Amino acid sequence: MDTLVLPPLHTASGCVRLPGSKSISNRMLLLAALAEGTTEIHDVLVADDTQVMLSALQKLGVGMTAIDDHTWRIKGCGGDFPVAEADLFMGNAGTVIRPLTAALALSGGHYRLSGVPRMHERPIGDLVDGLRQIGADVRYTGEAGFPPLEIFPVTIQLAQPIRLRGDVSSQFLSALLMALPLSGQAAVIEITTELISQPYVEITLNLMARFGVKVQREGWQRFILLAGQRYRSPGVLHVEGDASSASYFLAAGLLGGGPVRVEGVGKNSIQGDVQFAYALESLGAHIVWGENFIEAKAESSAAEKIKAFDLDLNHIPDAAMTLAVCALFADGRCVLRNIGSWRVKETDRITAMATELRKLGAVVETGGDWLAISPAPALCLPCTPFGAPSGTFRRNVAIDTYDDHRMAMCFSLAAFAGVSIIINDPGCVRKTFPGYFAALAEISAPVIALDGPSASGKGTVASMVAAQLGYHYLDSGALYRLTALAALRAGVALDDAPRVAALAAALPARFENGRVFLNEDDVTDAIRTEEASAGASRVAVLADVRAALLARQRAWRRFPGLVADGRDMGSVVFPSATVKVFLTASAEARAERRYKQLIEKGSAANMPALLHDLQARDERDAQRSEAPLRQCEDALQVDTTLMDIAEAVNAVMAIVEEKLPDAV
Ligand SMILES: Nc1ncnc2c1ncn2[C@@H]1O[C@H](COP(=O)(O)OP(=O)(O)O)[C@@H](O)[C@H]1O
Ligand SMILES: Nc1ccn([C@@H]2O[C@H](COP(=O)(O)OP(=O)(O)O)[C@@H](O)[C@H]2O)c(=O)n1
Repeated sequence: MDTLVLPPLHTASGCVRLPGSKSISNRMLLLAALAEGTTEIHDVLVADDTQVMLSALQKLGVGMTAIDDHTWRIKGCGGDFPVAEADLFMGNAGTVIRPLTAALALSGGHYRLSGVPRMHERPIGDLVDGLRQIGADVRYTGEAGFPPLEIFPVTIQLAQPIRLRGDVSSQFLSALLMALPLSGQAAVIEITTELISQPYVEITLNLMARFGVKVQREGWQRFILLAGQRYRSPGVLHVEGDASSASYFLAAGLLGGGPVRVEGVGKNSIQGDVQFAYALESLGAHIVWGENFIEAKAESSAAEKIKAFDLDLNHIPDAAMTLAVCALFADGRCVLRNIGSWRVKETDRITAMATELRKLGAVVETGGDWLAISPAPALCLPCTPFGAPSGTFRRNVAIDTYDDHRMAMCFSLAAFAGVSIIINDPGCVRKTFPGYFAALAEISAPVIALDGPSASGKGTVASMVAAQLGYHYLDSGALYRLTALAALRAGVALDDAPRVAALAAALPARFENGRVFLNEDDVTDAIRTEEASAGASRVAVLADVRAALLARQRAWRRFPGLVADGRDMGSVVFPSATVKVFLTASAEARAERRYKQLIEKGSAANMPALLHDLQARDERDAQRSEAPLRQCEDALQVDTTLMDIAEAVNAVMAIVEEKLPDAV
């Protein structure tokens, strides 16, 4: 089995662009297929659960064109699926099997729906009962009440209200609501129990309205659809970022100090899970709401634990899992109430959560629909961004994930206790967020930033420190050198900001085993010529070029950590770096190093000319307005004038040992 070892995490800050919402993507795809007209949907989530929906619709003969990875053009079939008989595989996607069962039951075809073994343990009986009341012929081919299912053509009769339970999954109601307009008849649904997860039903109603179908709602008990309503394409739609996925990063903003910003959801989101931010506020987070972002940070920088909580979380069952892991950091017993739906999700999440939290040392009590978590006294830690020791929180615990993406994602936050955590089968996040761990690393993986002037030894020291720690190594100067080389080769003037920036943005660069490639061309030596060096410092003054290279540099921040060298690693690219070192040496010592380097390579070298070039480049780097070379206030200086390489490495390692003791 694959495992991922997460390093101890201490701080989190930065910005995450969220993947598209699963709930919205799958609803929009289905409604577009059921509508008249063509719909273009942008920012569709690319993950297992949306792939299940796309494959099913494709198999049903719906006309679909991928414009790019995240954009689909769907030619609606008005509910008449061109393929009237099919076997459809539903994976473990609840947001696919429930609505498709209802839509297909009303569509007049013959279909078989099955999924992975866990899908065959997830109830669907209430929905089938609802459909049978209107004459649908849906049969169980395995155990009664559960998939797999077989659907036969019938005539639908909507004379009586449909009576439906709402206390197992709100998806049954959403599924019926989305399917009923296909009958063209008036319909009434009466909910016979408490309706759980109401915000998800609101998403359904909101999206149906965008496709032209209005539902009248009397409280959460009665839903009325007037006769003759049909879905009509609204044209172009955009999927919001996934609010459930946002919860991990917002929680990281609290546990790791923050601020952490998630982009793609905001104050006008139609997803109920944005309300997670209010829950987090009650734990001590400071939240900022924007039009298209939410930001979280720890309220205070004084050492303190997060506040214990006792919350009814019925409205945010998915994001609530994130709170269960936050409870490890609380100052007392935390209770999560009204979360019975956890029992029938990807796994029995109440049992799974309790089992894994106990492995970390927490005392956990469970009930039918609740969970209480008391961090063991040793677990009651001050928040780690404030320098607290990691106490006796159990380290290197292997967390089982039960093929449940949310188990993997929320337990990654336990690493903020300052201990390493092992995530078993981390690939299960592909269900909704294939890039999750890369995104988490970009805001939280430890960074050692080494800045300084040319030939101070940054590259040599940084790569050796990275090798000792097993960290990744970013030579940011190489990106500026590559940009200059690409411009020189393309005949683009080095001061032509828009064109050089365009080259930087699309740089086909690869770093492999210490070699640097532009496309297939090994340019390791070509970027080190004096022409490329001077060119690099010329393109580096251009703000557009620096902006174009920013995201590319930040993407190097990966687990278990990164050593980055350059001019602005600590000031601009990784301002939250845990270790910041300013490496320097006298101009004469540096010129002499370059001289030796060139002679060793067999190149011609002239000491006075080298010293002059080096000083000119230092001057340009220090005087430019964009990210000038200078020592950050929070950087420690290491002057290597009188040090050899080993001494310089030791000097930096001593700083790392002090600031990042668990890395060494
Ligand atoms: N402390 C040092 N003492 C002597 N030579 C050094 C030292 N640090 C680096 N060098 C040598 O100086 C040259 C330039 O070092 P490099 O790491 O490329 O500097 P930078 O990345 O800061 O430009 C290399 O040949 C390297 O081996
Ligand atoms: N983070 C960085 C790294 C390099 N650079 C620019 O890119 C040039 C080459 O960087 P480098 O680190 O490879 O240069 P050396 O220090 O090896 O001489 C520098 O002179 C800077 O002008 C930058 O502006 N910002």
